[in-house]
Amino acid sequence: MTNHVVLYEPLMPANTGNIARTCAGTDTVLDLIEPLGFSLDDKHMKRAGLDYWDKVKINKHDSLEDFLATLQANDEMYLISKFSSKSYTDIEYTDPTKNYYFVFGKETTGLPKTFMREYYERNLRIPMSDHIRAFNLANSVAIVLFEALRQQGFPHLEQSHHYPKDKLKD
Ligand SMILES: C[S@@+](CC[C@H](N)C(=O)[O-])C[C@H]1O[C@@H](n2cnc3c(N)ncnc32)[C@H](O)[C@@H]1O
Repeated sequence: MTNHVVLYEPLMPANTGNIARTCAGTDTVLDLIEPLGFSLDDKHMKRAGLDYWDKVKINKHDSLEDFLATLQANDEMYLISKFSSKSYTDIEYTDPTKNYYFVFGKETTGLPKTFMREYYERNLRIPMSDHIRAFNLANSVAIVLFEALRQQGFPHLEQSHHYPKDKLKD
């Protein structure tokens, strides 16, 4: 089982840098669908991702169609969209034979309407108030990814760590 975060045409380098850091910390693959609004050498993106870049497995795809063509029959794809009325918490992400793909839209216009309609049943909403238009992209990724990881028992992740200078114990 592998979790994938898929970013559709991300525009803001700091968001992708933050998401790359989250992927590095959770053994999650990052799939980037072009065009990107920045270069992978962008200093804001590098800074947001700190020195974790070599810890992230990144797949780049020339287009949404190219990305979809890489999916295998047993892969599970979900589109993360505020337009759905099904919550991301209503799904079980625990089948060990499957890879889970969570597709997020671009910061300005989200996911393409035709794509969302084609996979209507696979759209999932993060509940929110009507005080804002949407959550920040990097926060949306963390919210959904950690629900999947929680259900999966945080596979391969350390539940505790020995720190030489432990602020709880020293
Ligand atoms: C800043 S939002 C884009 C807002 C855009 N106006 C739209 O129509 O979706 C960037 C991405 O974050 C995710 N997102 C933000 N808020 C969300 C919510 N409440 N439910 C599900 N996804 C959300 C979606 O993947 C969205 O495409």
